[in-house]
Amino acid sequence: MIGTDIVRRNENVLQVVRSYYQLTKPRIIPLLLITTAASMWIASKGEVDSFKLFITLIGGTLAAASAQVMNCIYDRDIDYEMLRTRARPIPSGRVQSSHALIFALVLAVISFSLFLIYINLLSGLLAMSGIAFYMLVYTHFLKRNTPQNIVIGGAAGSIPPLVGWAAVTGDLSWAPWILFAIIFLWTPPHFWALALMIKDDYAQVNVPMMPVIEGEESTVRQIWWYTLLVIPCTFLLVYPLGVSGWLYGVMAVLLGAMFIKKTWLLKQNPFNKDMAKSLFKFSILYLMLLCTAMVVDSLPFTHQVFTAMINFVS
Ligand code: HEM
Ligand SMILES: CC(C)=CCC/C(C)=C/CC/C(C)=C/COP(=O)(O)OP(=O)(O)O
Repeated sequence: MIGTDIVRRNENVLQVVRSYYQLTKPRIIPLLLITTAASMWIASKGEVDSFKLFITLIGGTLAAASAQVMNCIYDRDIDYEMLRTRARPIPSGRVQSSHALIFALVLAVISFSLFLIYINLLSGLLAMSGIAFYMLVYTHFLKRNTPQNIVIGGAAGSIPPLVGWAAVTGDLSWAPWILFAIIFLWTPPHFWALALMIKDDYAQVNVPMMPVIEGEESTVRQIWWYTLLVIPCTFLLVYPLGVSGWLYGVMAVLLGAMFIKKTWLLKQNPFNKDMAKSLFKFSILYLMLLCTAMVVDSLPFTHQVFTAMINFVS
């Protein structure tokens, strides 16, 4: 009897932990961290301090998690109405909003303290501005009021590379702002491709996402223009900034060509949900591989190989 009680209590504890974990929308966080890490690698010219990297990624995780928990509290009404989000911990009644709020605040306080104690004030303030922007500007003011919600709100998701750069250098120069711009311009193709697939969900709860308000053809046309803008922006790290080299440049061209192809296909078939899904998935792979290329390109080893190849050829 006592044994069964212990097993049941352990299951309950696990259930609670799982619910709080789900509140943080954990599947999105790794890509946010990849953009932070790529920025840190470029800022430190491939020789990033591992302790600083570790603390920044933990602090970034906690800040992003806090932002997502606050979003889950604010959006609990529409999350309950939509099939895709109904099983989230608050609408399904597994976590109370007041408890979630305490959790979000604790995550934010720990995140800011880690940045302040081990890194610097600027990176901590930037991480907190990410939470504030996502909550106040995106979730409160824009999400339910304008189809431009994710264009402006996308600035929140573009802050992590600023955090990473500030963590390494203590300030911000042109390069981190270009990284910011890359993610800012990448966000509309990323999100609208998904919004094309789940348009009816958003329409049902009156959230004015672009496909709901302007329809598929207009949305796809806008995805096309943002894709054409983001690709040249990725080249700016090579020229004129010169913070990334040939390896990254080649990857940026190849990935850019694939991005254009996917978007072009969707532009020809704006109502094709499979193509929208394919673009959405590719958008994630695109940013992941672009950031990986930034990291590999920044490593001293890559420069040594490149120099050896040049010497061999000449
Ligand atoms: C305002 C900006 C953004 C909006 C509105 C947005 C919205 C979304 C939504 C609604 C999903 C589906 C999640 C779900 O089914 O629960 C999603 C998935 C995803 N987003 Fe975004 N996103 C934004 C920016 C970003 C940024 C900046 C990143 C990372 C750099 C990112 C990375 C991801 C990833 C990796 C997934 C896939 C998660 C999975 O595997 O299910 N998103 N996004
Ligand atoms: C530096 C720092 C802390 C940055 C945090 C920025 C951040 C949390 C970006 C994530 C953007 C995102 C995935 C939004 C989901 O939209 P939604 O909530 O409208 O999606 P839903 O329809 O699934 O609820």
